Amino acid sequence: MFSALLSQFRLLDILDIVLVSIAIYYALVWLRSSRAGQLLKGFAVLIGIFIISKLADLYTIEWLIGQLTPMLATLLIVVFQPELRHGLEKLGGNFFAPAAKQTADLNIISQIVKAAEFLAKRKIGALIVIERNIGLGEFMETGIALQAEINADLIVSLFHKKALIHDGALIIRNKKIGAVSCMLPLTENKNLGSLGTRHRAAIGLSEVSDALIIVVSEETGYISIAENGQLTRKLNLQAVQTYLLKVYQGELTALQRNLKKLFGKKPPAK
Ligand SMILES: Nc1ncnc2c1ncn2[C@@H]1O[C@H](COP(=O)(O)OP(=O)(O)OP(=O)(O)O)[C@@H](O)[C@H]1O
Repeated sequence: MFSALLSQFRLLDILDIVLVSIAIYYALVWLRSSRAGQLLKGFAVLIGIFIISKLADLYTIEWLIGQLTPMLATLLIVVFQPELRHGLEKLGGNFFAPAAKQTADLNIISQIVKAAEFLAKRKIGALIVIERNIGLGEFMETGIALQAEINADLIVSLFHKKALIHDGALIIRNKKIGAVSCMLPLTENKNLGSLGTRHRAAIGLSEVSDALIIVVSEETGYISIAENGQLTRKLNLQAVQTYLLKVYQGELTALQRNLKKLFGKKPPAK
């Protein structure tokens, strides 16, 4: 029987299996990083009720769920519109972007690290976002546009408590400070303990984009980095530099980043 099966096996079947596996892999990554996991539990309950009502001949419940199903499909598209959009953007980015192969710019990296060191030592809260393949235009529009060279002193000044524009995030685009005072989306993750809004905004943006976000805590002076929905806390300057090298050299491929997200650790509570 096995040899009969083998004789019918075509090369195209391998492609078929590979494509389905990739689709399942991305669906799992998406489920883990979005609100879909929670919603799926709700659906599982509904399907459970539907099966029970069918088995027990509870016609009214069965009829009601049957009527609601088309509405739920529309509702799903509306509720997950941001995720679907970002998912498609990611797909386009992964296939068509030049794999984030940016030339390593050691000066930019050293300016950002220098700024993070200064801010952390003096406990000046900061959110520094580095845009990658997914455009952050909608978040930049919430702040003040700039076209400034990346310079440690400038970054520190922009986050200085006396600066009127110190609130919100600074976004780096194309090796320039593109905007400051930007509002980022807060994560809806309920398992973050007492983590404040600055850190939640960093995680939130990393869930809907491929940006790297550096957070300096005003309370503790700790430096953290959010990437792919994960927050890594209490980083030393060497670690920050390593993350930045990865961004500017495009060292991690999209697949590696997603694998890290799928099997990576949950962010620790504050
Ligand atoms: N959605 C957001 N987008 C960008 N920045 C935000 C957002 N929400 C809050 N912030 C920034 O975070 C600051 C408040 O930080 P908060 O103390 O609530 O968070 P935290 O994570 O505990 O940070 P810290 O450890 O620095 O105190 C705000 O003043 C603002 O600058």
